[in-house]
Formats: sequence, structure tokens, C-alpha cells
Amino acid sequence: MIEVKNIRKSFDGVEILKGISTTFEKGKTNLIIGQSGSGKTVFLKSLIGLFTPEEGDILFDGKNYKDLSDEEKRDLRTEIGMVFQGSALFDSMTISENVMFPMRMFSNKSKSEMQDRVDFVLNRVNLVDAHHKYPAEASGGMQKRVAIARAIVMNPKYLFCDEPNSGLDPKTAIVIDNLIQEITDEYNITTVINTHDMNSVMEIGEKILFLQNGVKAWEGTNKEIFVTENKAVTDFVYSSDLFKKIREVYLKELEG
Ligand SMILES: Nc1ncnc2c1ncn2[C@@H]1O[C@H](COP(=O)(O)OP(=O)(O)OP(=O)(O)O)[C@@H](O)[C@H]1O
Repeated sequence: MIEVKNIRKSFDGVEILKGISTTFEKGKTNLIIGQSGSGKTVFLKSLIGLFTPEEGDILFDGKNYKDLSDEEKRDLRTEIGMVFQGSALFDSMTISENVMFPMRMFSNKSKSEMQDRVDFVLNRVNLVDAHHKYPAEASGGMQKRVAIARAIVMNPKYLFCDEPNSGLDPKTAIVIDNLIQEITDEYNITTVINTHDMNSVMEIGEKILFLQNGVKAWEGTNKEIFVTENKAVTDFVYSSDLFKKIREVYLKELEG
């Protein structure tokens, strides 16, 4: 579980995060949504320690990040998996080497133990026979699976995904969403996803945090987002006619 308490972050005197508090539960896919510029990336980067908020607390399973020693911070980093926007694979390494990379950096496992773990996670993301390929030889969807395999290879407690569906076709995006949700549930990971994909919101939004201009404008589940009357949410999520219609059908079904 990650607890966020009243975090504030400014750049050059301009406040970007204006006192955000929330809780992300273990075993759940937690989504952050909001307009471009609302502060989603700054928020995510603050959670993983790339930005230091001026105020507020971030607790990882009860441990306040601020109070950790440098060594404890290093240990915490090994418990965090990250799926970067655009996958961020190393072009000069094979898929197998890419996935092994975090273990080579941060673990004392033997070569054969590492290879066994690579085989296991590549199998888990349904990538068999791809070990010796290079990223350039893989499709966008395959690259994303490799990025997920690399993110979970160290058995993380926390998984952060920045726009995991960007650049993917809708069908592949659903496959990736489902994979992230299954892995989150199976390994009881606290997963936080930055997304613009309203389909993900509807499908895997077990908890949704809606940011607007650096504040939490709403939070709830993908069931609650259908029924909320919060104007900021409805203006944003139901700006497309398609999602407006889906909402109408859902609300009618609830009535009937
Ligand atoms: N390193 C930085 N220095 C100064 N300002 C920054 C920095 N990073 C972000 N900002 C500002 O913070 C605001 C929020 O940016 P952020 O990238 O978090 O938005 P976002 O919601 O992730 O947008 P998008 O959906 O387009 O990725 C923007 O006004 C941006 O210019």
C-alpha cells in the first residue's frame, strides 16, 4: 500500500501539486487520469523519488520515504518496478538481456538463477521464443510485454506504469491492460498507472484518481465513475460521444 499525504511540489515558485492526498492499495490497479498539464507525471515522479515534494509524506507500506536512510532508499528502489512510456528498452541488448538487466545490477543471483527467472517472467507475459530477438525486431505490443517482464523480474512490491498503452492499437492495449491487472492481482503488487486511455479507466480502474490543475478533483472506482455527478469528471471522461453513450446505457441498466 502507498499512502500519499498532502504533497506539494513547485517549480520556480509555481505550484504544480497543490496538496494531494490519497491511498493506493495492494493488489489493485490504481489509475491516475487528468488533462494534459494537470500534474500526473510530476505526481508519478514524486512517488518514485525522482522529484522531492517540498511538503507532505509518502508512505510505502507504512515506511515514510522521508525518514529512510540512503541504504533503505536503495533497498526500496529494488522493490519498485517501472514500465516507462515507449518501453525504454536497450536497443543493443537482446530481449533476454534486457529483462535480466535489473538482476545483474541489483542482485547476487548466479547466471543460471537469473536465466531461470528471465525464462519464468518472459513466459508469464506470454513471450516464448523471443529471448534472442532484439527490441527492433519486436512489435510495439511485444516490446511492452518485455518492459513489463523487466519491471517484474525483481519481484516488485510496487509497479509504476507511465502511459503503458501509448502507441498501441486498441486490441493490443486491452491485452496489455489485462496483463498488468492479472500480474497485480497474482503477485499482490501495488500498481499505479498514468493513463490517457479511457478504455483502461472503464476496464481496469479499480481505483481512479482524477487530477485537475494539481489538485485531486475526484477519486473512486470504475463503477463509481459511471454514476458520479462530479462535473469536472463528467466533462473530462465523457467528452467523447462514444463514452457518453456507454454511460447512458450503463445508467439505464442500473435503473431497469
Ligand atoms: N521539471 C520541470 N520543471 C518545471 N516545470 C515542470 C517540470 N515538469 C513538469 N513541469 C510543469 O508541471 C505541469 C504539469 O506537468 P505534467 O507533465 O505533470 O502534466 P501531465 O498531466 O503529466 O501532462 P501530460 O498528460 O501531457 O503528460 C506543467 O505545467 C509542466 O510544464
